[in-house]
Amino acid sequence: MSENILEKILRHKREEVADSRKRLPLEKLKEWVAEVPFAPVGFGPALQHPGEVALIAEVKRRSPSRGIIIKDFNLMETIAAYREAEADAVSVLTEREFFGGAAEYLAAARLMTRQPLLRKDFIIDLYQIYESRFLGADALLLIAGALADEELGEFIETTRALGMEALVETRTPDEIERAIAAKASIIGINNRDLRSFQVDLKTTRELIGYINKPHFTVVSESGIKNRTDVETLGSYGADAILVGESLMTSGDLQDGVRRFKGVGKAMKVAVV
Ligand SMILES: O=P(O)(O)OC[C@@H](O)[C@@H](O)c1c[nH]c2ccccc12
Repeated sequence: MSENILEKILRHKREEVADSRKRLPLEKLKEWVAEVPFAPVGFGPALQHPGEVALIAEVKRRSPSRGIIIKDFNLMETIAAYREAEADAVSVLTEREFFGGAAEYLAAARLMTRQPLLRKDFIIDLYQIYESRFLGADALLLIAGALADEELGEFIETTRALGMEALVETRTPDEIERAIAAKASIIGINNRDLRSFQVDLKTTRELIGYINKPHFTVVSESGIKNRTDVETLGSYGADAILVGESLMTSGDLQDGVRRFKGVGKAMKVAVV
């Protein structure tokens, strides 16, 4: 069988990290991280609004499924707009080869805003966790399907030890179980299948049932087009949504953010 896109990205990532380790050894990076004079801000708390779906606005230039998303991309303008329109958190894609991102985008975002920042990349090595902290991230994405059980647990632990939080992305009931076993507290449900690029918001409806809601924060990711979609996801009980493409192509970024904010979510039902 031919290699799927996720496998291809992960293979590229391994080469990239091996390169970074040569340029700046982990021990050195750890020393640098220890000198960072400020603590991360709370990403998890920013996603928990009583009765309202929180918005994570994503900085996304390109994707394997859509190609170029925005032609006249302006990083600083994008971050400034997300800040002015008060997105609850900002996700910055730092993957270069497939998503047109850059590590510098995250560092720039850190200079521009105090909103919680999520590093969106393909994390397959502890090295990248230290790197994320050094770039100013408050949280990072861990894709359950890209990590072995022990890695997932170890990566979540290291992320927390550095004061950050992990958003653990899942696609199946099995991955949710693994995320919970690895002590994740923020669980992402990706509506897009990274292998086929198919998007279906019902993925959130189906998978949220496997999560004992009061103990976790649930983020519905990908393919969210409009306010009606947010209402739908809110009714399923999602605490937050992660939106990239629809915001980047909205024409007016601030207006776009406002369109996705302030939607009600279903009450949590405590399972005794
Ligand atoms: O642009 P969209 O459809 O709104 O999706 C945003 C985000 O969910 C998507 O970029 C994403 C979800 N998981 C990922 C993992 C890696 C890279 C990107 C992603």
